[in-house]
Amino acid sequence: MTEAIDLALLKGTPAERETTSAALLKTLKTRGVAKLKNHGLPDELVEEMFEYTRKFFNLPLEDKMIAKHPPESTPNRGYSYVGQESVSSISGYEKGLPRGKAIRDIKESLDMGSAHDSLVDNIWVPENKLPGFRRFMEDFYNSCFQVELQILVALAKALGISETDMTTLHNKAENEFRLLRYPAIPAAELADGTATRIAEHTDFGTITMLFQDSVGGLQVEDQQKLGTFHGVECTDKTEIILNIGDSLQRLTNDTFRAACHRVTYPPTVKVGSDEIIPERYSIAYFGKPNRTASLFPFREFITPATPCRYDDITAWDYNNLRIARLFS
Ligand SMILES: O=C(O)CCC(=O)C(=O)O
Ligand SMILES: [Fe+2]
Repeated sequence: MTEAIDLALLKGTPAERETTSAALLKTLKTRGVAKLKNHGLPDELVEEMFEYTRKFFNLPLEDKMIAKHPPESTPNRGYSYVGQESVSSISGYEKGLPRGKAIRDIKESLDMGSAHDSLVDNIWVPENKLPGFRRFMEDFYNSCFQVELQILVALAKALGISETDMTTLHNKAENEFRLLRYPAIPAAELADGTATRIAEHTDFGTITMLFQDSVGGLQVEDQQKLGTFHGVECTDKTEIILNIGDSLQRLTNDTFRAACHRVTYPPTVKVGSDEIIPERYSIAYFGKPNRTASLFPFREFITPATPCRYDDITAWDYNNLRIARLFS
């Protein structure tokens, strides 16, 4: 994995801004993911985020179930217990592949959205179960949105499209935010391929900003050698791992390809051994277009050499198509 990109340079000289945007574009197009440092979220804030995440998942199951994710959801909100959601049903969606074989995800998660979402409320555990949690998460959500906008501006610049077009499409912060715990399990449980930590998939939104602890196991498909996955090791858990989602693939008419990723054995554990795979925590912020926005490709990407590949569909309709497959 290449060096982390210094996002503070987006506020530097014009030359620094240009070089940084270009580096982002190149890394995302070739590797599928980019690591970001100096992104503006203080280290202590990210550390606290992991601490709250750990505390949430360490609550008794009956407490977490007070905030239970409904059986179906548009959009995702609340706590999903181990086994409630498996993403293998959406593997290969944008590659046009048929539904893959069913693989169980051994993970639990808490999904949230904007505190000001007009469509749906967040689902919280009562304040006395985890004091300060709700307030912290709502603030963190807003801070991530600011970083998202900065990244979108940089990508627009590198792609040669209007920064305003890009930010206007995302200005409602109709995003999703997910805390994840992969419980400790014997490696043998993953040995026959019917279960994994999170199956191969692409994210639905525009960009995903991910934080992971130091356990490892995240892998991303090489954009130039499809079928080859590279490990994304954690060198510093305050770094953001950035990847492209399906909506940006559509908006850019395949100039960007959504990065397929999965979480499996960490490099320290031998496949099929009798070792225990340690628990792993991660935090994903899914930046998404406004629900009413069209995902029709930006005009700059439709040329005689690159005819339009996608229908005119709103972000909301597209999201629901994907979620329907996830829960069916
Ligand atoms: O846990 C991770 O590192 C990845 C999580 C993920 O890909 C997702 O929730 O969409
Ligand atoms: Fe993902």
